[in-house]
Amino acid sequence: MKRVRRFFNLKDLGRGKEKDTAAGTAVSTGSDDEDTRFTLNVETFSFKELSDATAEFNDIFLIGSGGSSKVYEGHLPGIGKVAVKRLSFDGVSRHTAAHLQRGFLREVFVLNSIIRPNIVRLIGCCSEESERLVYEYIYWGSMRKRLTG
Ligand SMILES: Nc1ncnc2c1ncn2[C@@H]1O[C@H](COP(=O)(O)OP(=O)(O)OP(=O)(O)O)[C@@H](O)[C@H]1O
Repeated sequence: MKRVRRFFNLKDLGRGKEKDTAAGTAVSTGSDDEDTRFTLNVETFSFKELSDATAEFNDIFLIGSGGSSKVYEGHLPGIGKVAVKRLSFDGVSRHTAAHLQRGFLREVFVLNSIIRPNIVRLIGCCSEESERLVYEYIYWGSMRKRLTG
């Protein structure tokens, strides 16, 4: 595990074309305008580290799924229990996939900008496939479950 900053561009997200840079992980929120890029300063994990942490994204570690993602419980050496989010665009059109990717990036942008006790912390991203992110593990489950009992 190493801490590096990486460059992401929305149009490359999902195709493995993002690049490491010395300056930082600049994430574009949707256009080629330089001003829309921001630095993502998180840990970087290899695909193997995340795969090992989740027994190759085994369904027994699946803890939830959202509109565009699956979330797995994982265990990372030196960090402990984490939630590994994997985007999945199975069965959706390219247009819908692009829309979901933008929403995902907005989530990353917001979480990267905020550190608050009640907001889940983004710990890291995958150095090889940017659709995989690592979050602190929340023991209380989803807000919906908390609200509906
Ligand atoms: N950090 C986490 N710790 C523990 N469980 C989590 C964590 N993040 C997500 N989950 C579980 O995975 C489920 C799916 O989460 P995800 O963030 O992908 O989708 P969502 O926010 O519920 O929906 P959407 O994708 O539409 O925004 C959650 O409902 C929750 O049960």
